[in-house]
Amino acid sequence: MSLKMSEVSWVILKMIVEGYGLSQHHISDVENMKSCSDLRLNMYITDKNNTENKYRSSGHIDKNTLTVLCQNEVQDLQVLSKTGTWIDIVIPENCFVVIVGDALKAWCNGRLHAATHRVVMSGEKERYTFGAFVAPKDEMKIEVPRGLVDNKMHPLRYRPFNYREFLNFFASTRSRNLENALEVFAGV
Ligand SMILES: O=C(O)CCC(=O)C(=O)O
Ligand SMILES: [Fe+2]
Repeated sequence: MSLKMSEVSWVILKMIVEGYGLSQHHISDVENMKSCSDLRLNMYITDKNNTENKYRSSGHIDKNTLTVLCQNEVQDLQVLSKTGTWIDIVIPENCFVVIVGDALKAWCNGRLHAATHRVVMSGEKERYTFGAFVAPKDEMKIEVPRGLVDNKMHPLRYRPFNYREFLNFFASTRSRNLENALEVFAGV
């Protein structure tokens, strides 16, 4: 499974380079964007004696490049729409959900949206997810390719930055609850 998830993330990253018509040397950029990956199994349970207060994770934006998730049949993932409404995500059986993180959003000059998401348990059955958290190496410099910047529709949105410094910034107590950590840290 993890091999398939890694293949999915690689195909998506190459499609981004090709889809935006970037020159082939940017393939090595996106290769670096996936050079550090973690796998994690998550289990969410509800307290059957306390049906009023079901489990709810806090809404967050992933900081990495991409998150590829598969789940059991319990559909409890939500994303926040741009108008501020939480939307239930229905993941068909045998499918993955792919979530864009801040590192990829920054690299592609904000052209891909890093959605705020959360888990809200609605029933009593446990939810399991298995996730591949695809990330750059800490020392990677994330820099928008010139081909993704123009003066009209797509002016430069993010200065070049070091991924580790961004993580440190996010982890600092001052910024921990910032929803727009990327904009504050690297926005121009
Ligand atoms: O398990 C899920 O459905 C979401 C997990 C998640 O958002 C995360 O680990 O960042
Ligand atoms: Fe997440």
